[in-house]
Amino acid sequence: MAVIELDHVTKTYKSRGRKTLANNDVSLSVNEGEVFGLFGHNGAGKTTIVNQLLGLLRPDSGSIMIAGKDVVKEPNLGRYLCSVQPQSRTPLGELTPRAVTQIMGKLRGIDDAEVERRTKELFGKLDIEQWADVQGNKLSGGVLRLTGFCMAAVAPGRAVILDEPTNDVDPVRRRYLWSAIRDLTRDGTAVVVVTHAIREAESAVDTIAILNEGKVLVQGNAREIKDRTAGDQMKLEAVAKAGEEQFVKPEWAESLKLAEAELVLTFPRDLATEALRWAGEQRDRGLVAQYSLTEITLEDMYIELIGKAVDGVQR
Ligand SMILES: Nc1ncnc2c1ncn2[C@@H]1O[C@H](COP(=O)(O)OP(=O)(O)OP(=O)(O)O)[C@@H](O)[C@H]1O
Repeated sequence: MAVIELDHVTKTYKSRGRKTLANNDVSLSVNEGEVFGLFGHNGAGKTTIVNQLLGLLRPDSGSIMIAGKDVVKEPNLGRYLCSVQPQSRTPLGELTPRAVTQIMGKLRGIDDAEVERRTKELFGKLDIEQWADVQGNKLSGGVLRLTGFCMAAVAPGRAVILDEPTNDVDPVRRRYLWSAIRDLTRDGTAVVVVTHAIREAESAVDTIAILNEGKVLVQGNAREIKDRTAGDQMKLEAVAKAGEEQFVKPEWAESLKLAEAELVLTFPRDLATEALRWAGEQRDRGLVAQYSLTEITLEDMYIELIGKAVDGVQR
């Protein structure tokens, strides 16, 4: 069942006589128990969607329903039905992570014992207990960001919206964070993650939408979109030790690109043996250093789709 439904939402900003079409006929749907990745370039319109979900902005046209409630008609319901981690770091001043997380839990209406239990659970899961009682103005950016997540997760609404939750967070705690994000879905909460970290989001999201210039370029199950776009392709990545003139695209390859010493060839999956043999030969000739054969990633697919969209506009 859909928790979030945007139907033909259009939003234009007007400032100093200039109009910016931030969301152009956007329709999106996020189901119960789903982690939904919202991707797009800077200025694609992601935060504008978030602010409309929270009732902080009103669309020019279109409807926004959360858990069956019309948040365009009743904007305050957006903040009640969704808990949010904003893009900006949470400024705590002299308050501690434990204090702000507990305040947020109580504001969202859960009882003291449950607030305490959830706070302990989240801090343990993210391994930030050692900073739980340190004043916010003495904390690192990563811990502040994780505290922002705990504030959104302590008493989740029907949907939790996380705007760039992994920024500033170290690689180990990023893993803990993605696991905590998945935990949120267990009782049916829908989670929307706005992020540029597509590579690491790949294993954590169920469905995605890619925004380009305010429009939805593609939307649906992440795996299916990847299979549709990448087909049965794989890629060979290698560190090039020679210039472009030394590399000629082999006939088994569909593409060969060299940029900043990174050599990437794509090829059909059933030609992996040829690709490996070729890579070994290049290494023996001293033209490449280490190499690896990998699946096409969601990030590769994102770059390809955005590239096609830009080409389409330029043509
Ligand atoms: N208050 C505003 N007034 C005028 N234009 C705005 C305002 N807020 C955003 N915009 C413009 O609307 C467009 C969409 O902005 P938005 O912040 O939604 O993008 P985004 O996808 O969240 O970007 P980022 O990834 O950089 O955070 C951009 O062109 C931006 O410059």
